[in-house]
Amino acid sequence: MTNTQYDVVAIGNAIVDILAQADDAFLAAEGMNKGSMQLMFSPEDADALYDKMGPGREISGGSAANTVAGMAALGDRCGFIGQVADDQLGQVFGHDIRAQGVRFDTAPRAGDPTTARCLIFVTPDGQRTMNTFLGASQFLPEAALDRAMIESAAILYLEGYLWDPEEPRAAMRAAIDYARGAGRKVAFTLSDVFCISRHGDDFRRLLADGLIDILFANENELLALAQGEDFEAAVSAISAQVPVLVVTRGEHGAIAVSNGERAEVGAEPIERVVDTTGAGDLFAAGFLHGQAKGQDLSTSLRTGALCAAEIISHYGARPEVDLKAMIAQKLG
Ligand SMILES: OC[C@H]1O[C@H](O)[C@H](O)[C@@H]1O
Repeated sequence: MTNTQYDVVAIGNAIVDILAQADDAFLAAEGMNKGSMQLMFSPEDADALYDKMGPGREISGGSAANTVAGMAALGDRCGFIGQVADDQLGQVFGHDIRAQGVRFDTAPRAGDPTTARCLIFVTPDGQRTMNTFLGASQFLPEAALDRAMIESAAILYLEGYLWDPEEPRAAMRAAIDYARGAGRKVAFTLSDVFCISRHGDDFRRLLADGLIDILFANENELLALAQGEDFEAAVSAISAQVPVLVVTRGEHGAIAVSNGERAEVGAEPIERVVDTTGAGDLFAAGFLHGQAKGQDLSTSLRTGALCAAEIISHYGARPEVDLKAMIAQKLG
């Protein structure tokens, strides 16, 4: 196997988030399922919902993009592949991810639709409820893959959200072949229960075919994938099919299981949960950073917990502190 030029290359939705405060009554009136992500299928729907938002904060997002931005902030070598449009939000997304130190070369797509945006309503308890207009991101073609970059990354990281639209799904399947052909690892995040309701059979097949090396899930996603209701039974069933399983459990911390070894970490205490957007993404950043550095499961989990704690202490899913210095100070 040749040397790597990247620790992680991710493929994901290229999204700019717009975050605003809202209360539970607003979510109920709009028929939103608190804590979930739902898709908006037309720009008109996105505009109509935006009109109802309070004052917003625009911050680049996208699940896998947040993860590589976090890893770059930890000092890792990262690349990102995702589709923006040739418009202002696309420029903002590209600027932010490159400014964080992530290589991002995917050419913008001309014409409609616009760059993806996610309208995020944050309730006083810090919970985030997301409404995504996927725009250009759902048209990521296989031709946009930088094969050499994928083959030279230790880990290819994929987000379940992007399994929904057809073109990126085909691109991700090709990327898995490139990565595995080069002897690299593939990491996958299940993203949301709705992704499993729509594509659970695909995800189970990827595991059965031995194509995933590191799987990230939260508790509900794990249960949906295992098609069961018992957490421990689901952990046993899924961990038997993947070399590394990571399950985040919100305020109850997280577990990782690898080759029969199990490690657990508690959630890092913080003064106030401001906004949970990106908590799982930054947990994945910390965990993958640990794995990239050859650290054990417990240290990788702890790094994930610390990064997640930082991200939920402010609005938005991109780090606001020097994560590398923070981890060095906390873990030595
Ligand atoms: O995981 C959080 C991310 O999911 C959505 O894709 C938003 O862009 C947000 O940044």
